[in-house]
Amino acid sequence: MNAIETCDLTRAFGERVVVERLTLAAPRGAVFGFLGPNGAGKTTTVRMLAALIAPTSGSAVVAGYRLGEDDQMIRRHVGLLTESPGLYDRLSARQNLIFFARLYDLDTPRAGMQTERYLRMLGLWERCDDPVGSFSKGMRQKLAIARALLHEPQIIFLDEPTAGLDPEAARTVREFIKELRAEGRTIFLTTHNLPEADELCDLIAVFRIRLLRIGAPAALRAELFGAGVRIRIAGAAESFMDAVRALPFVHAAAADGDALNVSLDNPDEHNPILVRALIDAGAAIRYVEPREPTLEDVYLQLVREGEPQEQTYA
Ligand SMILES: Nc1ncnc2c1ncn2[C@@H]1O[C@H](COP(=O)(O)OP(=O)(O)OP(=O)(O)O)[C@@H](O)[C@H]1O
Repeated sequence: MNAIETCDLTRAFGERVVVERLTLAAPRGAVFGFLGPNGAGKTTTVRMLAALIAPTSGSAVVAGYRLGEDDQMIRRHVGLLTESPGLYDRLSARQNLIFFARLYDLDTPRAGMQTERYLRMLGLWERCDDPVGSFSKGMRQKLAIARALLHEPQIIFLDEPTAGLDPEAARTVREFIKELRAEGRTIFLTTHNLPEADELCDLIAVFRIRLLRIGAPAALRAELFGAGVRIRIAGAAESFMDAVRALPFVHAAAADGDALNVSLDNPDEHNPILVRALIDAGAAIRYVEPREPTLEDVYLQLVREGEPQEQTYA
């Protein structure tokens, strides 16, 4: 069962298409990573899926409700953390949350209970009566996350939840995201922090106006890079790049200081040939080790491949 399904979802601002024919499915209970460079259309997609702006064309079903037909129900069943959450600086953390809980139609006792629950869960209870204007960026971000959860949504859109947080605050937020998943909720996460996406996400979509690729992090690595080997040599690796690239089984090769990172089909068969070719070319080999590409490698490759031409909506 999918929490979110889209089909050819498209949004243009004037002539400019910023999301084009996006088709994807986010399974219920998964952390779904939505990655893409600045201006890729991620926030626009989130705003469409949270029924805040209408698509230009295409369709989506969110939490079982059809976008454009049941938008009120979608808004009730999703929680949204935006890049700039509006909190009231002069109100305390508790007053802020109670105010927003009432907007979600929670009655007074439940608004109080939910406020306490999330302030405690996010480690803000000690400061619950302090004005939000006195909070650090990390505390404000946690409060904004609490605000998105007060009505217990099954689907939570988190737009860059750890941006600008110190490592400890970012870790608290990541642990919290794992707790939400353990409760069976679906998290739609946009982030520029690729190790974070790798740690948290069950599925990752790489997106730049159009969907470039979708898959589990490990599957994306394998699909794009196949097997890899890292060879450390004495001296600069760059001068041996031609010898490596000339080998027919090499998919990609990059020099990184004294290391050559090489993607190839079959390490058992090809490593000995690669090593011999390097020795013949005069390389002094220090180490040969298996190489696991990072999600950053995968992401950069996909985003470069997906470099857009200027587009307009027809
Ligand atoms: N209301 C709007 N009117 C006109 N253009 C808009 C509007 N909202 C977004 N855009 C444009 O749509 C494009 C995608 O913006 P969006 O904020 O969705 O990207 P993003 O992937 O979230 O970027 P970032 O990672 O920088 O937050 C940008 O070129 C932006 O200028």
